[in-house]
Amino acid sequence: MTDRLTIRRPDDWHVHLRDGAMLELVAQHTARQFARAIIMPNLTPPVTDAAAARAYRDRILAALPADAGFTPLMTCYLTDGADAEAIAAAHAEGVFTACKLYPAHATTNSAHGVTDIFALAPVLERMQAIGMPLLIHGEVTDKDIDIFDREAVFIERTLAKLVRDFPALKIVLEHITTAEAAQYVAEAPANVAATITPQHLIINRNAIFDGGIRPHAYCLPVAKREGHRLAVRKAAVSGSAKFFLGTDSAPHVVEAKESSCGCAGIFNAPFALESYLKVFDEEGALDRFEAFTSENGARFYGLPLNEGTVTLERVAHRVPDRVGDDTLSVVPFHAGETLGWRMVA
Ligand SMILES: NC(=O)N[C@@H](CC(=O)O)C(=O)O
Ligand SMILES: [Zn+2]
Ligand SMILES: [Zn+2]
Repeated sequence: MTDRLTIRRPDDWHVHLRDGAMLELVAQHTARQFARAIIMPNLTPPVTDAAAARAYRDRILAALPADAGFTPLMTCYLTDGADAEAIAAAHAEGVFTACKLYPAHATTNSAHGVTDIFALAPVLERMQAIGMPLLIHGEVTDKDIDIFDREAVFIERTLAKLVRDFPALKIVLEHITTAEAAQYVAEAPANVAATITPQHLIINRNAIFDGGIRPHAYCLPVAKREGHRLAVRKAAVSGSAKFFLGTDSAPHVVEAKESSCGCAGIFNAPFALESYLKVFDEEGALDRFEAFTSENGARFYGLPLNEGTVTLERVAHRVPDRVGDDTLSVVPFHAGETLGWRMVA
């Protein structure tokens, strides 16, 4: 039995670091485990231009020790007014790594999201020409569509057409949750990939209703039935270069989660690698862990692999009930549970 695993330093290709006091609380957890991370732009107001992205990147770096060795990769929140020229210029300067598409009203802070993605054709064409990835929260927002079907319907109605119209555009379908998404991405051309979160590998929708309503198991896209979890797990450990790590760590203060209208989002940053490793271990796929955590994403984005390593050991430890203090407190994924692996260096 393997009890110690050393891998190339990994990257998180989808994380919400928030701002202000929350940023101060959570950034260290991501920076401890990951060399780089794709920073989601859904602040209020969202990060839609280079000046805002530069300022946000500076706030992230200021929230970390000088020797953190962490690189935030910034993203542009697409709106109906997105400008191809400005986005391409910010990409050329190294300010924006990618653009993020939130269908309007699909998820947390997406009120300014895009109402018709095909109206942004000039932006998408430009992104395609310069090799800039489009990151998609892939859910339709039509209230007539059952919430558990919103991802599959998005693939059918929107993603398939995007891939046809922009055949060379790099597209990441973020936080996939369904068998349909896993299959679509696996069969799509090489320029279409997907991120997978720890929670969608570990919980199914029963976790949200386990003996009562469980707000800390609620995120978007919402966890699906067991067959979907198994399909997503299979994709993650398959060894396919199209699937890579993206935690979607999305902290909300405990009061915002435990509410009559609780926010969507799971804060998994403190033990993200341990969560993923539990899955790869259970699936007998330890030999495929490093590609998923530290290679596939970088290669897809066309970025160099990281130098350095991290080491995880097989040691049982209990995940705390809360992270933070009385003024700002977040419930982490796995709160109160015992995990079997721990990052030690
Ligand atoms: N995943 C979530 O449930 N929430 C994210 C937004 C998102 O990634 O959709 C958030 O910002 O809180
Ligand atoms: Zn999302
Ligand atoms: Zn997210």
